[in-house]
Amino acid sequence: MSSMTKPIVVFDLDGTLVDTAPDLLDSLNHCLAHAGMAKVDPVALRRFVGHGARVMIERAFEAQKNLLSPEQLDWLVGLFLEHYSANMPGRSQLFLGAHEAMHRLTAAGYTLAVCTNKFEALSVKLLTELGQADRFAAICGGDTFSFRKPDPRHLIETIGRAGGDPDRAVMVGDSRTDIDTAKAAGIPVVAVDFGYTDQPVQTFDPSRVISHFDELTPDMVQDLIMATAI
Ligand SMILES: O=C(O)COP(=O)(O)O
Ligand SMILES: [Mg+2]
Repeated sequence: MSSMTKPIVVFDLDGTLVDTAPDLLDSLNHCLAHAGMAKVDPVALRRFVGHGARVMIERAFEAQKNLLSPEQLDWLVGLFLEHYSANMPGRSQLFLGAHEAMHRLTAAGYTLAVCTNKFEALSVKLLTELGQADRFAAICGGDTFSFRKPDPRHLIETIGRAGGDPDRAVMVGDSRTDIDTAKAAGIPVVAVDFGYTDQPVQTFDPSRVISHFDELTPDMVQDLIMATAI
Protein backbone atom coordinates (compact mmCIF):
# COMPACT_ATOMS: atom_id res chain seq x y z
CA MET A 1 0.00 0.00 0.00
CA SER A 2 1.51 3.27 -1.11
CA SER A 3 1.10 6.28 1.15
CA MET A 4 0.81 8.34 -2.04
CA THR A 5 -2.39 6.59 -3.10
CA LYS A 6 -5.47 8.50 -2.10
CA PRO A 7 -8.27 6.59 -0.37
CA ILE A 8 -11.29 6.05 -2.59
CA VAL A 9 -15.07 5.97 -2.31
CA VAL A 10 -16.86 4.00 -5.05
CA PHE A 11 -20.53 4.73 -5.65
CA ASP A 12 -23.23 2.68 -7.29
CA LEU A 13 -25.33 4.82 -9.64
CA ASP A 14 -29.04 3.88 -9.98
CA GLY A 15 -30.79 4.21 -6.62
CA THR A 16 -27.64 5.37 -4.84
CA LEU A 17 -26.26 8.56 -6.37
CA VAL A 18 -29.07 9.30 -8.80
CA ASP A 19 -32.81 8.73 -8.53
CA THR A 20 -33.30 7.31 -12.02
CA ALA A 21 -36.40 5.20 -11.32
CA PRO A 22 -38.97 7.51 -12.99
CA ASP A 23 -37.02 7.47 -16.27
CA LEU A 24 -36.16 3.75 -16.12
CA LEU A 25 -39.86 3.12 -15.58
CA ASP A 26 -40.91 5.33 -18.53
CA SER A 27 -38.48 3.61 -20.89
CA LEU A 28 -39.35 0.13 -19.64
CA ASN A 29 -43.06 0.89 -20.09
CA HIS A 30 -42.32 2.17 -23.58
CA CYS A 31 -40.90 -1.30 -24.39
CA LEU A 32 -43.81 -3.12 -22.76
CA ALA A 33 -46.33 -0.99 -24.68
CA HIS A 34 -44.55 -1.79 -27.97
CA ALA A 35 -44.93 -5.48 -27.18
CA GLY A 36 -48.59 -5.06 -26.22
CA MET A 37 -47.93 -5.79 -22.55
CA ALA A 38 -49.26 -4.14 -19.38
CA LYS A 39 -47.33 -1.33 -17.68
CA VAL A 40 -45.13 -1.81 -14.63
CA ASP A 41 -45.60 0.31 -11.49
CA PRO A 42 -42.79 1.90 -9.41
CA VAL A 43 -42.95 -0.75 -6.67
CA ALA A 44 -42.63 -3.64 -9.13
CA LEU A 45 -39.66 -1.90 -10.77
CA ARG A 46 -37.63 -2.54 -7.60
CA ARG A 47 -37.65 -6.27 -8.31
CA PHE A 48 -36.33 -5.77 -11.83
CA VAL A 49 -33.41 -3.30 -11.43
CA GLY A 50 -29.87 -3.92 -10.23
CA HIS A 51 -28.46 -6.11 -13.00
CA GLY A 52 -28.65 -3.76 -15.97
CA ALA A 53 -31.24 -3.00 -18.65
CA ARG A 54 -31.25 -6.44 -20.28
CA VAL A 55 -32.09 -8.26 -17.05
CA MET A 56 -34.63 -5.56 -16.13
CA ILE A 57 -36.53 -6.08 -19.39
CA GLU A 58 -36.29 -9.87 -19.15
CA ARG A 59 -37.66 -9.86 -15.59
CA ALA A 60 -40.49 -7.45 -16.43
CA PHE A 61 -41.64 -9.71 -19.26
CA GLU A 62 -41.22 -12.87 -17.18
CA ALA A 63 -43.46 -11.32 -14.51
CA GLN A 64 -46.21 -11.26 -17.15
CA LYS A 65 -45.40 -14.84 -18.16
CA ASN A 66 -43.80 -13.72 -21.39
CA LEU A 67 -40.54 -15.53 -22.08
CA LEU A 68 -38.52 -13.68 -24.68
CA SER A 69 -36.31 -15.20 -27.33
CA PRO A 70 -32.74 -13.79 -27.46
CA GLU A 71 -33.71 -11.94 -30.67
CA GLN A 72 -36.79 -10.35 -29.08
CA LEU A 73 -34.70 -9.36 -26.08
CA ASP A 74 -32.03 -7.78 -28.32
CA TRP A 75 -34.73 -5.79 -30.08
CA LEU A 76 -36.29 -4.61 -26.80
CA VAL A 77 -32.90 -3.65 -25.32
CA GLY A 78 -32.30 -1.55 -28.44
CA LEU A 79 -35.72 0.07 -28.07
CA PHE A 80 -35.06 0.75 -24.39
CA LEU A 81 -31.62 2.30 -25.03
CA GLU A 82 -32.96 4.55 -27.77
CA HIS A 83 -35.82 5.82 -25.61
CA TYR A 84 -33.82 6.14 -22.38
CA SER A 85 -30.87 7.85 -24.04
CA ALA A 86 -33.01 10.29 -26.06
CA ASN A 87 -34.90 11.47 -22.98
CA MET A 88 -31.90 11.78 -20.67
CA PRO A 89 -31.56 13.28 -18.07
CA GLY A 90 -35.36 13.35 -17.93
CA ARG A 91 -36.54 13.53 -14.33
CA SER A 92 -33.38 11.91 -12.92
CA GLN A 93 -31.75 13.87 -10.12
CA LEU A 94 -28.99 13.37 -7.58
CA PHE A 95 -30.38 12.18 -4.25
CA LEU A 96 -30.59 14.86 -1.57
CA GLY A 97 -27.19 15.66 -0.07
CA ALA A 98 -25.22 13.60 -2.60
CA HIS A 99 -23.62 16.68 -4.11
CA GLU A 100 -22.47 17.96 -0.71
CA ALA A 101 -21.25 14.51 0.40
CA MET A 102 -19.11 14.12 -2.72
CA HIS A 103 -17.75 17.62 -2.28
CA ARG A 104 -16.81 16.89 1.38
CA LEU A 105 -15.07 13.66 0.43
CA THR A 106 -13.12 15.25 -2.41
CA ALA A 107 -12.09 18.18 -0.16
CA ALA A 108 -10.89 15.64 2.44
CA GLY A 109 -8.62 14.01 -0.16
CA TYR A 110 -10.71 11.07 -1.38
CA THR A 111 -10.82 9.90 -4.97
CA LEU A 112 -14.36 9.16 -6.22
CA ALA A 113 -15.47 6.53 -8.74
CA VAL A 114 -18.66 4.90 -10.03
CA CYS A 115 -19.22 1.13 -10.34
CA THR A 116 -22.63 0.45 -11.90
CA ASN A 117 -24.38 -2.30 -13.82
CA LYS A 118 -25.86 0.40 -16.07
CA PHE A 119 -24.26 0.50 -19.52
CA GLU A 120 -21.07 2.57 -19.37
CA ALA A 121 -22.13 4.96 -22.18
CA LEU A 122 -25.49 5.67 -20.48
CA SER A 123 -23.75 6.20 -17.14
CA VAL A 124 -21.23 8.65 -18.58
CA LYS A 125 -23.95 10.48 -20.51
CA LEU A 126 -26.23 10.76 -17.49
CA LEU A 127 -23.48 11.99 -15.16
CA THR A 128 -22.29 14.43 -17.83
CA GLU A 129 -25.78 15.85 -18.32
CA LEU A 130 -26.14 16.22 -14.55
CA GLY A 131 -22.79 18.07 -14.49
CA GLN A 132 -21.16 15.40 -12.30
CA ALA A 133 -18.93 13.33 -14.61
CA ASP A 134 -15.73 15.29 -13.91
CA ARG A 135 -15.80 14.38 -10.21
CA PHE A 136 -15.03 10.75 -10.92
CA ALA A 137 -11.64 9.25 -11.64
CA ALA A 138 -13.43 6.30 -13.26
CA ILE A 139 -16.99 5.43 -14.33
CA CYS A 140 -17.24 1.69 -14.98
CA GLY A 141 -20.49 0.15 -16.23
CA GLY A 142 -21.94 -3.32 -16.58
CA ASP A 143 -20.34 -3.66 -20.03
CA THR A 144 -16.94 -2.09 -19.22
CA PHE A 145 -15.35 -5.45 -18.36
CA SER A 146 -16.29 -9.04 -19.15
CA PHE A 147 -17.68 -9.33 -15.61
CA ARG A 148 -20.04 -7.18 -13.58
CA LYS A 149 -21.43 -6.88 -10.04
CA PRO A 150 -21.87 -9.08 -8.01
CA ASP A 151 -18.51 -10.25 -9.39
CA PRO A 152 -16.02 -8.52 -7.05
CA ARG A 153 -13.63 -7.92 -9.95
CA HIS A 154 -15.96 -5.21 -11.26
CA LEU A 155 -15.32 -3.23 -8.06
CA ILE A 156 -11.61 -4.10 -7.83
CA GLU A 157 -10.97 -3.14 -11.47
CA THR A 158 -12.94 0.11 -11.06
CA ILE A 159 -10.66 1.01 -8.15
CA GLY A 160 -7.66 0.11 -10.32
CA ARG A 161 -8.79 2.36 -13.18
CA ALA A 162 -9.33 5.20 -10.72
CA GLY A 163 -5.75 4.81 -9.43
CA GLY A 164 -6.97 3.64 -6.01
CA ASP A 165 -6.02 0.86 -3.63
CA PRO A 166 -8.61 -1.80 -2.63
CA ASP A 167 -7.18 -1.74 0.91
CA ARG A 168 -8.18 1.91 1.23
CA ALA A 169 -11.60 1.81 -0.38
CA VAL A 170 -15.26 1.99 0.62
CA MET A 171 -18.28 1.13 -1.55
CA VAL A 172 -21.64 2.92 -1.29
CA GLY A 173 -24.68 1.14 -2.73
CA ASP A 174 -28.41 0.51 -2.51
CA SER A 175 -28.88 -3.15 -3.33
CA ARG A 176 -27.98 -6.67 -2.38
CA THR A 177 -25.82 -6.75 -5.51
CA ASP A 178 -23.62 -3.91 -4.20
CA ILE A 179 -23.33 -5.37 -0.71
CA ASP A 180 -22.46 -8.86 -1.99
CA THR A 181 -19.91 -7.38 -4.40
CA ALA A 182 -18.13 -5.35 -1.72
CA LYS A 183 -18.11 -8.23 0.75
CA ALA A 184 -16.65 -10.60 -1.83
CA ALA A 185 -13.96 -7.97 -2.53
CA GLY A 186 -13.23 -7.55 1.21
CA ILE A 187 -14.24 -3.88 1.02
CA PRO A 188 -16.49 -2.16 3.60
CA VAL A 189 -19.88 -1.12 2.26
CA VAL A 190 -22.25 1.67 3.24
CA ALA A 191 -25.84 0.92 2.22
CA VAL A 192 -28.31 3.72 1.55
CA ASP A 193 -31.86 2.79 2.59
CA PHE A 194 -33.61 5.03 0.05
CA GLY A 195 -32.70 3.13 -3.13
CA TYR A 196 -34.11 0.29 -5.19
CA THR A 197 -34.49 -2.95 -3.33
CA ASP A 198 -37.53 -5.06 -2.54
CA GLN A 199 -36.04 -6.15 0.80
CA PRO A 200 -34.58 -3.81 3.47
CA VAL A 201 -30.81 -3.36 2.93
CA GLN A 202 -30.22 -4.36 6.59
CA THR A 203 -31.11 -7.92 5.52
CA PHE A 204 -27.85 -8.13 3.57
CA ASP A 205 -25.65 -7.07 6.49
CA PRO A 206 -23.74 -4.05 5.14
CA SER A 207 -21.03 -2.34 7.25
CA ARG A 208 -23.27 0.69 7.79
CA VAL A 209 -26.73 1.88 6.75
CA ILE A 210 -27.47 5.55 6.07
CA SER A 211 -30.82 7.23 5.44
CA HIS A 212 -29.41 10.52 4.12
CA PHE A 213 -26.15 11.53 2.47
CA ASP A 214 -25.50 13.95 5.37
CA GLU A 215 -24.40 10.84 7.29
CA LEU A 216 -21.68 10.00 4.76
CA THR A 217 -18.76 11.94 6.24
CA PRO A 218 -15.00 11.62 5.72
CA ASP A 219 -14.81 10.47 9.38
CA MET A 220 -17.23 7.59 8.76
CA VAL A 221 -15.33 6.50 5.67
CA GLN A 222 -11.99 6.71 7.45
CA ASP A 223 -13.31 4.64 10.38
CA LEU A 224 -14.45 1.93 7.96
CA ILE A 225 -11.07 1.83 6.21
CA MET A 226 -9.18 1.73 9.53
CA ALA A 227 -11.38 -1.10 10.81
CA THR A 228 -10.41 -3.33 7.88
CA ALA A 229 -6.70 -2.34 7.95
CA ILE A 230 -5.88 -4.36 11.08
O1 LIG B 1 -29.71 -0.18 -13.77
C1 LIG B 1 -29.46 -1.23 -13.15
O2 LIG B 1 -30.10 -2.27 -13.29
C2 LIG B 1 -28.32 -1.27 -12.16
O3 LIG B 1 -27.68 -0.02 -12.00
P1 LIG B 1 -26.79 0.21 -10.66
O4 LIG B 1 -25.75 -0.86 -10.65
O5 LIG B 1 -26.23 1.61 -10.88
O6 LIG B 1 -27.73 0.16 -9.51
MG1 LIG C 1 -28.26 0.58 -7.53
